[in-house]
Amino acid sequence: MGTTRELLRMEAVGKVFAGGVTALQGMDLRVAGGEFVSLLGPSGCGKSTALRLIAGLMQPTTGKVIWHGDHDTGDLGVVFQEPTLMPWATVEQNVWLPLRLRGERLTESRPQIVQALDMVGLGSFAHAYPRELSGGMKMRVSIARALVTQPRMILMDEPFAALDEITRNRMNDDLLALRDRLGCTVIFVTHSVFESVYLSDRIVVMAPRPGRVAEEMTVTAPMRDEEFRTSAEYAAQCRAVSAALHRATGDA
Ligand SMILES: Nc1ncnc2c1ncn2[C@@H]1O[C@H](COP(=O)(O)OP(=O)(O)OP(=O)(O)O)[C@@H](O)[C@H]1O
Repeated sequence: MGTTRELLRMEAVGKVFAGGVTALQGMDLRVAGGEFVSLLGPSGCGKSTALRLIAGLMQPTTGKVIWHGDHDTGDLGVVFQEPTLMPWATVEQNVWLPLRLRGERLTESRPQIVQALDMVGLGSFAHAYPRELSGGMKMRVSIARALVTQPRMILMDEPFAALDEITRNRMNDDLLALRDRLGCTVIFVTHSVFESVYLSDRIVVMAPRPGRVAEEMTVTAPMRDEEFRTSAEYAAQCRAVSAALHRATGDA
């Protein structure tokens, strides 16, 4: 963690979907290695589209997504809002999926699967089925699946939006601990001002119609813990980000 070398750059990226919706226009973004960057904006401002373009799941209509250094898909882990687990497969088999797609057998993959499950606190649930798990546990499995290839960057699209507040706060803390341990870069999509301020080094506030970057804000926090979550400093930064969001949506 803590490097400042640029890892990824979006340059004047535009995306027009078939049917004519301009989801993004002239989007510029730079992400440095080890950074935790949140994309924050109202529904429909193109956050998920930006994430999918970064993931290489779709191509921009205009502009470029530039990766520095060697880069392949194993360098990226992606977590979506829904855990998207295979219900007929065990936790272990679900986490194995990215390795299986690379042609690796379950027996060979087991040490990596055990490590990924241990990292999300589900070491003893390898043989459970998704239906036996709570919402938070399913999301942990989804995170373990994204981590199993030991990616340099994790892309997360509102992963905790469906969870209750206590579980969500706990998952936020666990995610920060994981990020510290792995030193990976995170790009995190959220609607939540509170979540973005708690988690991020930098918040990219997006404006809608067409989607683009409106403002960027750096978060300062001595530690990310319960003391920070209840501090005047946290509340002040939430207010500033909230005001930026109102400016971006045009209702300041
Ligand atoms: N595959 C698609 N085909 C056509 N239009 C699309 C497609 N995907 C997204 N859009 C449109 O592009 C715009 C941006 O969508 P996107 O999902 O990126 O926004 P978002 O900020 O992530 O929204 P939300 O927070 O609601 O998930 C929206 O108007 C959406 O309807």
